This record gives sequence, structure tokens and C-alpha cells, in this order.
Amino acid sequence: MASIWDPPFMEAYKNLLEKKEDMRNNNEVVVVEECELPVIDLSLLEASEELAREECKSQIARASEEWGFFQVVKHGISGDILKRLRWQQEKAFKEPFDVKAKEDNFSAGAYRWGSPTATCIKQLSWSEAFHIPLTDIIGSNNIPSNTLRSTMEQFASRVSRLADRIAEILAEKMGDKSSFMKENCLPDTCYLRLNRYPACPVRCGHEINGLITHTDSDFLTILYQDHEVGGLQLVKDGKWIAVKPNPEALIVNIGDLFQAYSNGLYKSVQHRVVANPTSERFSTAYFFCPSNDTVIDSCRKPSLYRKFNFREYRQQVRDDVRTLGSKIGLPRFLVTHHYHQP
Ligand SMILES: O=C(O)CCC(=O)C(=O)O
Ligand SMILES: [Fe+2]
Repeated sequence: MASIWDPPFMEAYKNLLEKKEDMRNNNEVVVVEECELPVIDLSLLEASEELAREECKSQIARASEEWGFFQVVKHGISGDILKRLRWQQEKAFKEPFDVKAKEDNFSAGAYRWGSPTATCIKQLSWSEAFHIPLTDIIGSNNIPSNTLRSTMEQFASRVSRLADRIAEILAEKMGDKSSFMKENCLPDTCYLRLNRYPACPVRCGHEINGLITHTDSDFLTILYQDHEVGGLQLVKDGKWIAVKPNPEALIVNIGDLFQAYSNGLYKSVQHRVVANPTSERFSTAYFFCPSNDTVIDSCRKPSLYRKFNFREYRQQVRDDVRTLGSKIGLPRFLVTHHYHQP
């Protein structure tokens, strides 16, 4: 049964859910193996022996090349902040839907739900989110303590230090000696996204996505995901893999900009969230982004991708989602190919 806080998915997507041809076309059987992602102990970055510090950096680079995804433990963000974040996030989503949709709680247009441009079930995301620019939460004065806003601020300031560090290591490991990341990715160009995936009771012979298959458009993402309810899946060697939740870990994944900046060395891999039929799920994502004018041009040559700035990239993604129903992403920017629509 949907609650008063659930978005009206059933009503809004009635036609899509009843579209028989979707089910026939998308009846592919996909075998999904459950798997533990590489786990990296970040406390080793502070080890007294240089060898241990370097080995930790190499693990980060290797996982980014081979998986595009890894987990970090001993990451320095306290369990207390994470617990408070989850609890207060849940409370914010359990406001009645009308209130969430009407009020600009955190920043204008922050609340989103479903997939307004979906034309088939594959493009439908059974989830809701608050998508918040960090400028709107960081450094604001007089935030009452023990509110979601103040917890988000504490989380964001810590997670942004973590993202800075990981980006710096990845840049160093690909042979980049510049201070590009430090200069272009500042806390006020990054985003926080609070996700809720309501239970999805629909049975239509087709798996429903909580979040459709996508790559992230940023440099890297740090994700705090639910400990119990899994659902995150990613592509590894052409196969879908289900990520086993690890309560001690945060998940880090490479986004499109790092793939372009590293000239294909680090992989921005496709991932999705599969909706759960009986349990809701929460996650919090931190998107490490540059300013809109930042030009992405790899120091590793010859370049696979033409130069582009982040504004242009985001605009292209938005245009593709509007006109095609889903994102094309980096293939659009390859030097050697003109992207042909499938
Ligand atoms: O909720 C998750 O586990 C993944 C979220 C995600 O991929 C995103 O917000 O881009
Ligand atoms: Fe993502």
C-alpha cells in the first residue's frame, strides 16, 4: 500500500506499466551475481611507512581502472554522523508528498521524483530525491543543531575532504602533476543527493528500476548506501553484479569527467538500483563536480575525447534525456567517432 508520503507512481505511470510490448521487448534474462567490491582501508594513507601509503594509493588507482567502483573503510566519517543523517533523511522523506512537492525545503527545485520524460518501463526510476547544491547548505549561519540541514553540512564538509583526497591520489597516479582538481572542484561546485527508493509492489513481468541504468556525470561520487536493503548493481566485464551492502564502508565510483580526464584509464561504469518489492531503501550521494566553465582536457595523449567544458557536457546530457529519454554521455565526445543513435 502506498503511503501519504509516497509519490503517485501508480497513477503517473499507469500507461507505461500497462504497455504490453515493453514487457515482450525487455524480457532478457539477466543473471546477477552478488559480489563484494574491492575494500580499501584509508587509514593506511596515514601510515608511518611510505610503502604502506603508496600501496594504498595504488589500490585506489587499480580499483578505479579495473572496476570504476570500490569501497572505503576507516574513512574518517563517524558512524554517529552517518546514523543521524540516515534518521533525519528518512524523516524528511516521510513528510506528506504534497508538502515535499510544494515546499522548497533545502533549495529551489531540490525535490524530484520518478522520470518525467520516460517513454518505456526501462526509463522509469521508482524513486524520489532531494538534489541539493552544496552552496545552499555549507557555511550558512544560524543553522539550528540536530536538524537535517546541520547534519548534511557536517557530512558534506567531511565527505568533500575525502573526495579531495581521493581525486588528488587518482590524479597523481595517472601522472598529472597539476593542481587542476584543487583549483576547479570546490565545495560550492559539488552536490548532495538524498535518495529514497520506496518499495515497488508492481508485478509486470519486468524488473522495475529504483534508478535507471546510468553513469555519473561528475569526477567521482561518494555514496552512503543502506546497510540492509541492497539493490545497487554495476557492470563488470559485461555482466551485472549486485553490490553486497557493507555497513562499515562508503562506496566510491568514478564519473564521466574522470574517465575523460584520465583519457579512459579510470572507468565510469554503468550502474543502477533495482527496486525492492517489499522494503524501502535510502542512500546519500556526494557528487564531486567542477565549476561549469572547467575545461576537461586530459594530460594523457592522444586524446580519446574532444575538449569540452562541464556546462556543455551537462547541457548535452539534458538534451539527450529530453529528446531520447536517456543519457548518451561520453560517447558523444569521442574524437574519432560520430555517435550514431542505436
Ligand atoms: O542509491 C544508490 O545506491 C545509487 C545512487 C546513484 O547511483 C546516484 O544517485 O547516482
Ligand atoms: Fe549514480
